[in-house]
Amino acid sequence: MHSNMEHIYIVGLGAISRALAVFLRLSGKRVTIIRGSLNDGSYKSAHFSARMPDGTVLEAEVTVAALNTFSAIDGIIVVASKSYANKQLAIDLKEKIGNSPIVLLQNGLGIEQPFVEQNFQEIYRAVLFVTSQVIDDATVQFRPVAACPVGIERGSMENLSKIVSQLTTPQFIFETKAHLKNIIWKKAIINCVFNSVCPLLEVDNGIFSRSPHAMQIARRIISECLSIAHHKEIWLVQKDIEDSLLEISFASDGQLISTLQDIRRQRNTEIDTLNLEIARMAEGLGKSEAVRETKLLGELTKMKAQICLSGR
Ligand SMILES: NC(=O)C1=CN([C@@H]2O[C@H](COP(=O)(O)OP(=O)(O)OC[C@H]3O[C@@H](n4cnc5c(N)ncnc54)[C@H](OP(=O)(O)O)[C@@H]3O)[C@@H](O)[C@H]2O)C=CC1
Ligand SMILES: CC(C)(CO)C(=O)C(=O)O
Repeated sequence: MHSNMEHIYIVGLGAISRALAVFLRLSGKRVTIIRGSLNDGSYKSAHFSARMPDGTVLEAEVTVAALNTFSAIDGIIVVASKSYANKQLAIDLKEKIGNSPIVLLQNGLGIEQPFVEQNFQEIYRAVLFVTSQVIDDATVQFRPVAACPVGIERGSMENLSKIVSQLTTPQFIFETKAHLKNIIWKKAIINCVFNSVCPLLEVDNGIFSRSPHAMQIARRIISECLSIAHHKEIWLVQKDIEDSLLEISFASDGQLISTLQDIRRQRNTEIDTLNLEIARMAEGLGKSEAVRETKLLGELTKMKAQICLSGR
């Protein structure tokens, strides 16, 4: 066992990290949030609240610190910052964390690659079936959908089990998963639908459970992405993905997808690791035509984000 799996460091002060930190603190765990994009020497205690689906509000004090306040970090490193920052993050963390295991919570395909390239010794990936939305600096609105599987990119089953038990709370449940690849793809395909259609329509996640027309569009995207998954020998079934998408849509009715939150806050989005990554894969296979709609939705989403960022 790693020397200090008792301390959990969560990278990125966002919707997911605030909720996770509150739940872990309330379970008596030692937690520190490390700022993802700020490296200003700050080290303070902050009060966060998570609004639950039944209206209850869970609150906790959490230490929030910049990475440059640590000379070394020893614990479980949970990455909940944006995936487009992983290249730089992998470089920055490499010199600080020694043999500490890293757990990636991010959506998308290939997001672990920067950590593999930097030769991190233990890399685990989680697939999140929860939604969290920032309401204000201190508050997030949290909705669990299902247990979140965690698997091994590099590491051991023994440590995976320990990590899962350390991260699991009654509100945010993780579970070990021996083979994660199919679920990563399944969630990425679901995200190709949510993270493009919802921002383009400026609508909440519940749209697919309310509108048969939106669900029709979802089916077309799922079918396109599945054809590429099959070329990669990922054997998923259309109906299973549709059912999961609908389950998430019901459970997160009223909740905004992260990409729409990003666009509204004039931030970069993760669409590059979703629709546009599948489009790149299709191109590599000589199958660009197979994902025309997925790619177009991805391009429009990217353009919308750029227009909001630049103001034109
Ligand atoms: N929100 C949700 O419901 C879900 C989110 N996810 C995934 O979880 C991950 C986190 O999502 P979420 O919490 O919503 O995201 P947020 O945008 O709320 O927070 C992400 C954090 O990433 C950090 N960050 C942003 N840009 C950079 C950068 N250029 N360099 C370093 N750090 C940066 C920021 O932290 P700081 O302010 O400390 O710099 C930011 O607050 C994403 O990959 C998302 O896809 C998955 C399922 C559901
Ligand atoms: C699809 C969804 C809503 C599920 O967790 C998600 O991944 C997100 O909000 O980014």
